[in-house]
Amino acid sequence: MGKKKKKESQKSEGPAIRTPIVCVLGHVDHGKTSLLDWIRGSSVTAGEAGAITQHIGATVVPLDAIQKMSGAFEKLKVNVPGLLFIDTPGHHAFTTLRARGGALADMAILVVDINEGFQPQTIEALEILRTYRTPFVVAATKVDRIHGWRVNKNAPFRKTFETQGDRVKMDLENKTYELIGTLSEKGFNCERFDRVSDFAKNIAIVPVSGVTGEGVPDLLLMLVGLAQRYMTEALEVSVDGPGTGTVLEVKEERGLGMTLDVILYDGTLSVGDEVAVATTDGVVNTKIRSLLKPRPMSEILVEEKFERVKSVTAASGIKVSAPRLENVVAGSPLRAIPASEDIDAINEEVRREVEEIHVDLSDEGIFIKADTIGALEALAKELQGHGIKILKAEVGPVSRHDLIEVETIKEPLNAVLLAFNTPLLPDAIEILKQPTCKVSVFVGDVIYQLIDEYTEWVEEQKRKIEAARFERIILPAKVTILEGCVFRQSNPAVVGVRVLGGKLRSGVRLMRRDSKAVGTVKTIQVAQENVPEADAGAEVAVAIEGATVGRQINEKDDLYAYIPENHVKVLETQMISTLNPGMREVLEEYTTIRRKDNPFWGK
Ligand SMILES: Nc1nc2c(ncn2[C@@H]2O[C@H](COP(=O)(O)OP(=O)(O)OP(=O)(O)O)[C@@H](O)[C@H]2O)c(=O)[nH]1
Repeated sequence: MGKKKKKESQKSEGPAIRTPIVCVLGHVDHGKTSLLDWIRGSSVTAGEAGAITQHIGATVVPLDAIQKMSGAFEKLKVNVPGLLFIDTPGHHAFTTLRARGGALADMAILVVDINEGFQPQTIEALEILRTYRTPFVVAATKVDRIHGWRVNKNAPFRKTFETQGDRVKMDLENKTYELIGTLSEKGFNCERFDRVSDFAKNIAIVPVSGVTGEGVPDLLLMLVGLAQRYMTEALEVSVDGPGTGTVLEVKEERGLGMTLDVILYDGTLSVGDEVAVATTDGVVNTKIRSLLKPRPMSEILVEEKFERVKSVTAASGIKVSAPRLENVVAGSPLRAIPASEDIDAINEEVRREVEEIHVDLSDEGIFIKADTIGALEALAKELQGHGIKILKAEVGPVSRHDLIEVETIKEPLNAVLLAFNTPLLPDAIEILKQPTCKVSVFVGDVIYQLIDEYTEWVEEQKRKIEAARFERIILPAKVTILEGCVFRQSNPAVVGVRVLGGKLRSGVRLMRRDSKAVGTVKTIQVAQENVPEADAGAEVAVAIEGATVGRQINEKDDLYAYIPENHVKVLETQMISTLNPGMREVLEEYTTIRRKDNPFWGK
């Protein structure tokens, strides 16, 4: 924007300020849609003076309407023309809609149900706002659900608060403090909006209801104030500069063919303009055939859904009809190309904006995919916050090729693909069905759930790996050969033993008190049935390969399971808490014997 001429505002001194773009974020069901609907609906009823204008994919609430609703700031010098609300709430819309590599929305409303407080998606939204450094106001919704609340439809907060009983007031205070507490833990200083003295230091919390409209005028006022005080520079606009926008949606319209719903955030876009926009096959240049706006409500009987306009100025939502829009990607920039500018340079700029993914990759880690760059970056950011490393990050659906690539990852806990808001192609599903497939894929459309699922899986895998490793460790065991229970002298020797402590397993070697190994337990039998193991107290018959009674072993001899040095290390350092007291005792006896000559044995 630097070089462009700034148009002087007609209303007040200083450069023209474009309408700030606002997005609504928050946890599911906390009231994002209701709040947006109320803002749209109530400003319609706010009167002829400044009725809202319906845009494509957005709604503009002009300053007049906000003023009328709140009855405030007549004294204030405000040159923000109004607020443009993106009609689709949620942080997916927020991250998808980008402008120059950042967020398209200039400001946000973080919605949180005052009765439920912060939930995982509220925190996720907060992290996204932090990442993009987006100024925001907290709307603490559903105040009318506070027990005993007296409804004052559409009233500013102060007015309705005064009419509430003491208990309700107290309840609201407590709930607001809880929000302030949580936000402070996350590093944000907040305060109820009417107590904020310095908006540069505190984020305003506005108690509202999306059903009764209480507090909504204050919320709008806070947004205007935020834009006016801290964003005016970013909002300065050259209305006669080339139009720059972001593609919200790619839609087929009857009689028009493929069209783009675009939020224009800078300059002017006119019919006949040459534009650059990104498709799945690279950047395309095309000429605008028509620009369309929704028809005003009053003209609902006119057959055509849209009104044609010659040009539009930022910020606004507009439908663009032009040839060759089939493969345009949602979230792509749309740039008008003035005759004086280098078309290749602009194309390159658009290409770079679409392809430049700001994700820190590691030499090892997992593979992530998402439907848009913004979504991918948001996921990556959250993963990094959890200390999860990323090997590769890409936009698009999950293909067979992706899975084959993941299969080459050697570390089993990294042979993973997280697919956020993006589908698996049929050939990828085929690969996953194969029993030999070693890849784990997690699919989801809520970041925290996706990460939770993955981390739970990792924990489970670690437990399994650990358990399998422990399974191979030879456990302590001590037996005594019972008197009169020699059933066979040798090849193998078969004797009756009592397990004095620990757990005797077949396959282990046995050792005498003098450290001499004396053969291997081939089988363990109870009542002539083979058993894999015998616990302390059991009396069993064992076949010992490699020992002869009367030579290496004798009646009343005590024998120990022979545990190699590296197994002792694992037992003493990692498995000790899993051993019962009897086992620990036997292990101690065993190591005392082995450490007689070398105190550092097994350490
Ligand atoms: N009493 C009361 N109910 C509300 C308020 N805001 C929303 N609700 C109700 O809460 C439910 C969810 O509201 P929505 O506006 O759909 O919430 P949302 O955040 O848009 O939900 P998703 O789009 O599913 O994420 C609906 O039944 C609303 O009627 C409010 O301020 N007061």
